[in-house]
Amino acid sequence: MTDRYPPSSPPSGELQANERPQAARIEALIDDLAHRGFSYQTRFFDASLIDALIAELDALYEEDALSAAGIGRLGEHQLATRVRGDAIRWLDRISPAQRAYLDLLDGLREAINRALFIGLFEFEAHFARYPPGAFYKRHLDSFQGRANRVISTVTYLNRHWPVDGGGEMVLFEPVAAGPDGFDPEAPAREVGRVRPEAGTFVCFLSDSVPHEVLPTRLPRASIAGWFRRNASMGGVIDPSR
Ligand SMILES: O=C(O)CCC(=O)C(=O)O
Ligand SMILES: [Fe+2]
Repeated sequence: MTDRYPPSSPPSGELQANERPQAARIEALIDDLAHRGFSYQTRFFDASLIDALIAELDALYEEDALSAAGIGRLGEHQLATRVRGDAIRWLDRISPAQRAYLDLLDGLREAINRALFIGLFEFEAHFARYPPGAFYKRHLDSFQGRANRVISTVTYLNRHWPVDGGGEMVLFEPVAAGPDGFDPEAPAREVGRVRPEAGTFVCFLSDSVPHEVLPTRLPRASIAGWFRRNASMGGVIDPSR
């Protein structure tokens, strides 16, 4: 499991995956984030890295190394199963593929900080696997006032996702109100719908863009991650999970 992604460059044919150079992809992403609050692009990552991450999540699943996801920091698991049905594993830099992925996201973090003066401090991410029938109801990833998750990211790991595969991520018009103003049941205008195709990357403002995962028909693999602000206060380090 640990050494499937060679640290050397992938064969040049696989680099064709992205038509736009990386700098242009990052520039487009930052522009979207600043103006709309969200961004998504297909084939954002090199195919070889995506393949290595897919193989790693497959192996973790086979080894029974994923655990049921919670909601909130205390992991209220009973409530959680009615809201989300995925199983997760946090990335910990254990493999070349994880290190490559986290290094790329760290570069993105620095680019966003330079362009938008946000002061993103760190990145945390987990693999997620939704079994058939699973979903994640409409939610925000952080709440204003205690918003240490600033920008959410999702990278999809499903090759050849069929049009009727379900499992799309739906993005809704940003809300300004924070915890009291956000009602997950209220009507909301859809602003984007993303198929979880391998290599597609989505990011959005964690405290203002409601989103949901529609029920999936097939097993659905991804990496969800968050750029965080350092929210430690009074010498108490804010726990990340
Ligand atoms: O997998 C996705 O498309 C979104 C997952 C999500 O919203 C989350 O993990 O908070
Ligand atoms: Fe989310």
